[in-house]
Amino acid sequence: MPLPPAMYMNRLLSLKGRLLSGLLMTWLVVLALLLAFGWQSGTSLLEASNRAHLRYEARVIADELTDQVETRLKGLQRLAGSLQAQQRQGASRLGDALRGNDALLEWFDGLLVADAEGAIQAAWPHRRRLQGVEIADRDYFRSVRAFRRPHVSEPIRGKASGAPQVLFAVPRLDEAGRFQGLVGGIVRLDSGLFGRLDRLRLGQEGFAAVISASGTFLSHPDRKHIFTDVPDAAFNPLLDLALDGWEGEGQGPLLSGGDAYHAYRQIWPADWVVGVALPRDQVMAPLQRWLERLGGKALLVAALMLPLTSWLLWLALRPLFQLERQIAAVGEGRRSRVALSTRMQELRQVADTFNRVEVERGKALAQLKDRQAFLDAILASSPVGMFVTDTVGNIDFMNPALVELTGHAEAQQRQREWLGHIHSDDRLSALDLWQYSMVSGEDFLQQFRYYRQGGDQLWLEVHASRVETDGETLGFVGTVKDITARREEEALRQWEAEHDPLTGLLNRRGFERRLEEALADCRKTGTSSVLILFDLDHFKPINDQGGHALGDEMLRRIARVVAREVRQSDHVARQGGDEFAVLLPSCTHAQASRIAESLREAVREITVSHRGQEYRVTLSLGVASLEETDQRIAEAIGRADAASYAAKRQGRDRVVIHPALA
Ligand SMILES: Nc1nc2c(ncn2[C@@H]2O[C@H](COP(=O)(O)OP(=O)(O)OP(=O)(O)O)[C@@H](O)[C@H]2O)c(=O)[nH]1
Repeated sequence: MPLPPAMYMNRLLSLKGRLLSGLLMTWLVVLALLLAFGWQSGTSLLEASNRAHLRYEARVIADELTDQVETRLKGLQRLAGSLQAQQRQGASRLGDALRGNDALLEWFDGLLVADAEGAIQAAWPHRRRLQGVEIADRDYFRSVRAFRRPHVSEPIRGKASGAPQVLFAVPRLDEAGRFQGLVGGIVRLDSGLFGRLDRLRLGQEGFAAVISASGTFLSHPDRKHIFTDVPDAAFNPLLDLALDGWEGEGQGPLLSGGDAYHAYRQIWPADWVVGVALPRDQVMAPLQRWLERLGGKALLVAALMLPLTSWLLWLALRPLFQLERQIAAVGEGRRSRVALSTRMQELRQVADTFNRVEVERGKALAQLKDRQAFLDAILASSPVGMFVTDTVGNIDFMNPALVELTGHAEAQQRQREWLGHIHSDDRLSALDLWQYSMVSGEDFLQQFRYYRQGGDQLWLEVHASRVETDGETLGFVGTVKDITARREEEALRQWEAEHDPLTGLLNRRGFERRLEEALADCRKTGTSSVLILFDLDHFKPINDQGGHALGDEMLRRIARVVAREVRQSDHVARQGGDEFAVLLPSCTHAQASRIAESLREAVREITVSHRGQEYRVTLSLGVASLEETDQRIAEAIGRADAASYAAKRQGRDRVVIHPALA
């Protein structure tokens, strides 16, 4: 089954993989260097040997052509000497003399004799075509006449035949050394002189060419170049040098394209240059083939070596793998130490160091375990609830006291779980402070209501601090106190401070605080609130005749009835003795009158009895509103009090509205 790419990558990056890749890379680099070195050396060798070969070939060809040119010129000189005797006997005798030298036609394609003015006097074998043709305008004629030395012409087109040719010319001189004309031998460029060169082959594509000093091809294996000029000097500087008389070897381009090694030699008697060329591709081809074969074999060897190298590496690394397995076993607790049987000094040192570190680690772990046992005991026996959270606020640990307190058996809770147990009114502020503490690192100290398992509500005080080591936050530890009793006691004290213990209604202090609030609201928003003050009529006889307890009972009943008659949001108070007060926030005057009246009627229905005697009381009620202009509540109380007093004066059991309200 094929391995997934990640596994291949893991294998490649393993120690064995890296070593194997390294060896392979080294082998490839060595191979590349060997091939490069082989190419370099082979190129130098081939270049040197081929240059030597070309030098030799060029010299042989040049020597042979020089020999042939000299032989031909000598032949013509001999003919010129023999023609001197027949000169006086006329052109017909000259023609005969030429005909008598047929042997020269082995070397020349034609012979001619010209007089001192450049008129052809006799020719053979093209007697008729050349007879009388003027050659005085030809360079070779001028040169022979001027220097009176043998001369080989530049390539020319024959005046009679029109064929490309060169003319070998020697002067005809009389006894006094005066110029009498010349004897010329015509050599056609497509004739035998260069025939051997056409057939010459150096390797598969090497060849030789002959060029005149003026740069015209006399011989070239590609016939279309014959009688054409060589390219300009920039094309092949070596050839340009050779045309100026230089001899030597070098590298240059070919007319057919590509690069080649060239060798040049001079044929001095004819002022010609022999060039021998060998294309570089042809020279390098064997080396290239050899290197390709060598490279292929080396790669094959590398491929075959791969499994062997892999196996050898496995053998070499086996102790390391053994060490790795043993370390894993120590880590998993399956063995206590590593024990290697290897002669590798370094690995033995690693194993020894590991064993030493492992012993120290064991000691440290034992110490930690002891300390942990102490800590666990402290946490377990602590009556204070304790917890540990991670850095994001999830509880990792709760001690038994906290589990007992909250009733949540699971000692680990995610943040949203423990937040969910907090009273909804307190949850948001607790969360805000908790998040602030986590960000800022400041202690978390908060009291909130908390629902323990089963639904009972507790008041908890939680104090948590951040735990850090080396600047890194590990989490939070905290303590939890049950402050339910304290909070209830405080609440009771708060209630008692503002309530009348006999009736459970607000007392004067509690009532006045609410009255202050209502006045502030009135002054701020203009909301009208109404104050009712009333006093019991003829209460004293109940006390006097029925006793204080009966009076208390009457007060309690009145309190219940009054509280029932008003809205939940209204405030009812016993101001002291038999005086009561009602605050009706956001109440109209008409509503207030109706309420006062209903109170009067309800209370008069209350009866208490003692020894068969029924007792009732009535109310004298005074109604006044809170005014925006009131600076203090005493002003409103004064108005209501005055109205109540007026009700009392007017005969009791009635409601009097303060004039300001009426
Ligand atoms: N049982 C009882 N009586 C109280 C309490 N506080 C005050 N009293 C009595 O309430 C009575 C109030 O006196 P008054 O207002 O003069 O008596 P009254 O008979 O209602 O007189 P008028 O208001 O003029 O009708 C007194 O007898 C007080 O002793 C209390 O807490 N319990």
